Formats: sequence, structure tokens, C-alpha cells
Amino acid sequence: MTLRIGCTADDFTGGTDVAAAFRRAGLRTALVFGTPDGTTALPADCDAAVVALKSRSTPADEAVADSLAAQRWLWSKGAAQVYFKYCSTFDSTDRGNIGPVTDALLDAAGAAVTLHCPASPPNGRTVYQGHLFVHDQLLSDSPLRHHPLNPMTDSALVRLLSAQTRHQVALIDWHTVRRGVQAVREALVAHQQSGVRHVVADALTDDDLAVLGAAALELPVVAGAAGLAEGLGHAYPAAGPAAGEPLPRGGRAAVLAGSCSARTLEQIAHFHAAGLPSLRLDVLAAASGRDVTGEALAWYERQDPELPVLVHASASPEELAAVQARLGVAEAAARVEELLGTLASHLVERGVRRLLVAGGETSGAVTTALGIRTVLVGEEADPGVPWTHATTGAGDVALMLKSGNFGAPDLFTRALETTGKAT
Ligand SMILES: Nc1ncnc2c1ncn2[C@@H]1O[C@H](COP(=O)(O)OP(=O)(O)O)[C@@H](O)[C@H]1O
Ligand SMILES: O=C(O)[C@@H](O)C(=O)COP(=O)(O)O
Repeated sequence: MTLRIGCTADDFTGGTDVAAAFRRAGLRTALVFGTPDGTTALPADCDAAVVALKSRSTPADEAVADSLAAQRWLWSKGAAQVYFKYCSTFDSTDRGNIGPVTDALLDAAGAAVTLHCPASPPNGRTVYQGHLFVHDQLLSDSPLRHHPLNPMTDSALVRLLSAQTRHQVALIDWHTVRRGVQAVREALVAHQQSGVRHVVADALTDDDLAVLGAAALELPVVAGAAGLAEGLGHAYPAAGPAAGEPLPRGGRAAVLAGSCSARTLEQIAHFHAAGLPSLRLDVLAAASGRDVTGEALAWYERQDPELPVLVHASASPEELAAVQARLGVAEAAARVEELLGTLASHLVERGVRRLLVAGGETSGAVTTALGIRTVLVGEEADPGVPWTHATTGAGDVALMLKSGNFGAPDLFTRALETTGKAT
């Protein structure tokens, strides 16, 4: 079996998002969590494989090593092109990891130039004059300025990326993109000849991303969010519409949320307003040694088994700042991730078979705790938020990994209701 395209994603929900994009483009797509090794198998007849790493917020040298291992494994499976999927809100800091990882992938491939575009129009992310917008706001005016790990306080992509690489960064503007595939190819060549390695492109619509995908088809490494991945997918000879992956149905349902993103907070409020049972974890109490996991499990056992439950650590920007001031950013995040990962294992052992996880880092922690390595990607409940079919030691689980800012406000209740019905 030979892959048409391989992808390394810098977090687990980014992995599900980009896998859904390849699937929409007609490519049969498998998703592998964590660095693959010689024993990692792919389901037969895959056109695309996505390796979802937890490399967005790790030290840059670790992110580079993991991404290079993923690239080598994807090459070993036949992928000629490797897509580096990062966040549509360009989540990173001056230390990386977008610049260092892209440079390492390019060095390993012996490639001189790459195209970047974080636009993801179905989720309101567009790039104009090199500035990233989230719906009608500049990235730096959006709620992403309060992100717990990488607050985004600048929207200028050339400047953001230049801080993360020693190579030159330049822009292909929207007017060039509108002139079509040939114009973009010529601009790429011109930039490469003048010594530029990272070319950021504007894109406002899926049509723009289709142009960019077609222009980038021959590049060994391409980088961006799910939108450009779909554009590239469409540029490959179509494999036909992907078959829906049948999902496990029934069983108890739970939502675990560690995302503090504005959209997750709305989804939590919607769940609460629907009168469904929810529990907020006390992070400071856990840090002071209280058995918060045991208390949460006792709470879970008292709930009506017919109803979905929500357990979350999510907090408003002010509450988050207070916890981080007490524990430190990394320690607070690690504490929350450990709590939610442990809870996920206990809940699946106790019969949860429909599990929705909110937050990229949180999804990494939960999937790792459940020992899930490979999933098949099924229907999307909302753009970029597909159900997946996962196998755990305790049984098969319908698993949804949701990026913090993705999904409609009613996603939790709607998605769990759908999987609750027998087929
Ligand atoms: N109450 C809290 N106090 C401190 N950190 C928290 C709290 N709740 C969540 N976090 C941390 O915030 C981070 C949210 O990131 P993530 O799960 O990727 O969500 P998103 O997808 O919204 O970015 C996680 O590392 C999580 O552990
Ligand atoms: O590209 C995107 O926006 C998402 O796929 C993604 O990576 C979001 O990150 P999290 O909000 O941290 O899940």
C-alpha cells in the first residue's frame, strides 16, 4: 500500500481536524496518535495517514525530534509529500514550534522552500495581507490572546514566523492567489530564487486554498491548517467519496473538558442550561493533595446513567490567571491533564462508550491515558470535529476530540444524542 500524502499534526485535535479535511477531499484517512514505530500498522487502502503528535507546546528540540520521526515513518509508508499541520490560530511562541519544526522537515527532505497558510474558512480563519483573522477580528484581538499556553498577541504571520526561524519569510498576497495556480507557482519560484524559504500565502475562501494546494502539489513539505490540507487533497487524483466509518453506539456518555477557549466555555454553558449534570474540578484542591479524582468518580456514580455527564477544569481568563499564578502555567496544565486522563480511564472502565474531549492538549492526555494508538475517521459533527472509532482495553469507544474553539455551542448535547441512538 502506498500513501498519497502523509501528515504530521502538532496536537491530537489538530490531527482529527486535518484527517477530516483529507476525508472530505475523498482520501481514505487513518489517524495515528503519538510517534509511530516499526510495529505501527496502517489499515489497508489508506490514501492518507496523519500522525498526531503532542508537539505544539513541548520544547522545540523535542518537537523537532518527534516530527522528524513521524516524517521518516510516513516516508517508509510511501508518502512523497509531508504536510505539517499546525493550528489555524498559529499557536506558537517566539521559541517555536512552527519555525523549528518546518525547518527540520525541510532540511530532512532537502527542500529549499515551503508554502504556509493557516486559513481554515469553515471555522472563520482567513489570511489577508499576511494577517490572520478569526472571524471578524484580528487574531490578536480575538479570545486567543488569552490562551493558557501560547497567548497570541500579534496577527502578522511573516513577523510571527520570522521570530521562529533564521531563514527569510515572505508573503504571496491575495491578488496573486486570485490570479490562479500558475501565478502562485511563479511567485513561489521568484521567492525561492531570492533566498526565501518560508512563503506565507493569503487565503479567504476554500477556492483560494484549492489554488494554493494545486500550486504546492510538488513541494516535499507544505505547512498550515486543515484548509490547505483539503486544498492539497483535492489536487491529488480523487479516490472517491470516503465511506463512513461505522461507530460504536449506545453506552454511557461523557464529556471531559480541559479547554478554556471561549467556544468551549459556551458549550459548557449550553450543556448546563440543558439541565444536564456537570462537575467542575477544583485544580487548586487537587494540587493541595485532595482526592479530586475519587470525588469525581463518586459524583459520576450518583448520576442518571441515561444522561451524558460533563466533567471539566475549564475556567474564565481571570480564574485561569489566578490558578496559574499559584501553581505556574506548566504545573497547572500538567495537573489538569493528569486529572482528566486518569478520569477518562476510570470512566471507560465503568462503561462510558461515547466520549467527547474538549481541548487539544487535553485530548493528547486523554488518548494517551486510554492507550489509543490508531483510529479511523468517521462523520463530522461540525466542521473539523469528526467522530472516530477507537479501540481501548475496555472496549470500542466512539471518541470525539474537539479543538477548543471548534463546534457550535450545542455540539456536546447534539453529538452525544446522535451516537446514543441505535442504528
Ligand atoms: N483551571 C485550569 N487551570 C489551569 N490550567 C488549566 C485549567 N483548565 C485547563 N487548563 C489547561 O489549559 C490548557 C488548555 O489547552 P487545550 O486542552 O489545548 O485547549 P484548547 O484546545 O482550548 O487550546 C491545558 O493544558 C489544560 O490542562
Ligand atoms: O487548526 C485548528 O484550529 C485546530 O485543528 C487546532 O489545532 C486547534 O487547537 P486546539 O484549540 O488547541 O485544540
